[in-house]
Amino acid sequence: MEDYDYLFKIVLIGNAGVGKTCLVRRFTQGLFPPGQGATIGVDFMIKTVEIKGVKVKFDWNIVVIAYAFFILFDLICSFQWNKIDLADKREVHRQRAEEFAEAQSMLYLETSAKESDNVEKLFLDLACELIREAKQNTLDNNDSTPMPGEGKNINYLSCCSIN
Ligand SMILES: Nc1nc2c(ncn2[C@@H]2O[C@H](COP(=O)(O)OP(=O)(O)OP(=O)(O)O)[C@@H](O)[C@H]2O)c(=O)[nH]1
Repeated sequence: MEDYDYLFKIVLIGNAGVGKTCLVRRFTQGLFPPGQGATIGVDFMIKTVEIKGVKVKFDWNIVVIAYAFFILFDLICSFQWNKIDLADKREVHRQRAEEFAEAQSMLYLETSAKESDNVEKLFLDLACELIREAKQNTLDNNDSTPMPGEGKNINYLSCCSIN
């Protein structure tokens, strides 16, 4: 029997090389892997965290292409995904990204897997939001107890700021 209160399955999608694997490795392992190889198809990672006494297990699927709950792009990448690895070459302006996220009813946060900026915040905020939604779902469905992690999907638009 696994020891957690909620199991949340997180899907990250984004073009090859935007930093999906590094972001999750930073959170799960606390490191920024040098020479991170390209993901072939789908990668899986897990981590359990405790938030105010509630144990949350994250189960990530990292998908190189296609459908999504969580979209990652990098700031030096334009929306056409042209990567230039210099901070002063930033092409995606925060305001534009925020407006896009808001129009899609998504949360937005800029992170750096390399510097560990906002990585914990990203996933812990996400966990809090998912717990809130799961609890709300329980209240809305008094006579049917939801499965752990069952509830509304949370969409998150994130990008790694390059340092
Ligand atoms: N400077 C900087 N580089 C980063 C950051 N995150 C990832 N990178 C680099 O970007 C490259 C791609 O990172 P990955 O995490 O493998 O990207 P991915 O999106 O998982 O790529 P695929 O597996 O091909 O889909 C690597 O060379 C990383 O070192 C970051 O926050 N800052």
